[in-house]
Amino acid sequence: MNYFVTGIDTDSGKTLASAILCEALEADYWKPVQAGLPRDNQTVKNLITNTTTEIYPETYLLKAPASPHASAKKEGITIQLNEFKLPSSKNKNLVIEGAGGCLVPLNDKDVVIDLVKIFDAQVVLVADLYLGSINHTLLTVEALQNRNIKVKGIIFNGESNPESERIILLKSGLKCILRIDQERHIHPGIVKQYAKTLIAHWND
Ligand SMILES: Nc1ncnc2c1ncn2[C@@H]1O[C@H](COP(=O)(O)OP(=O)(O)OP(=O)(O)O)[C@@H](O)[C@H]1O
Ligand SMILES: C[C@H](N)[C@H](N)CCCCCC(=O)O
Ligand SMILES: [Mg+2]
Repeated sequence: MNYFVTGIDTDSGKTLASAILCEALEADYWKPVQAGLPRDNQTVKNLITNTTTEIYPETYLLKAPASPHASAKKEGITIQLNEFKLPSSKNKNLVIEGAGGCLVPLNDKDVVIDLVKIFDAQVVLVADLYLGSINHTLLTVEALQNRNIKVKGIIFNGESNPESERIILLKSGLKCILRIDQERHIHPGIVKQYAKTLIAHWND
């Protein structure tokens, strides 16, 4: 299965969630479009400890930490959907991380979640719990549902906010597949611990 990790915004915790998913499922990892440093695939590599996960190179590795369409434009290139070739993964599962939120432009026409259909993936949505995140999460869910994209579930990230979580799950009809606390330091031990929790309920 291919899982596409999107978030309600940039910096929502997609890379951390992707590392946890890779560790839990012994899945391979791919970030098709990277805009700016550090490279998320390097972060994932540093956070996982299983020896099965393979990490594939980006299709577009862009310098500017900006929207991919803008970052590409700066380098005089246009991101083309037909350039994306799904890695031929030996593993059963592949985790694909988007860039920013789901309607972030790749070019003047296509947006990040257009990749979900091409890769025949299920979405894992990462929602961090800042004030304003209820609206951002429900807008994201609406955008996914309008495109008939299957969502495996939501990963809540950051300091717990039970009322926000309750209303998001009620209104979206989605389930929470993991809660990640606000951690003081992100390291492989933390990732392993969340991976165990995630896998214990993966097929619920
Ligand atoms: N639960 C958490 N506890 C502590 N730090 C966190 C937590 N979640 C994310 N972070 C930190 O916040 C920053 C942003 O997280 P992350 O890189 O996973 O976001 P992202 O959604 O992948 O961003 P991008 O759109 O750039 O890919 C990172 O430095 C990460 O280590
Ligand atoms: C640079 C950043 N870390 C991500 N790679 C790209 C975020 C794009 C956000 C675009 C936007 O929604 O305004
Ligand atoms: Mg990331």
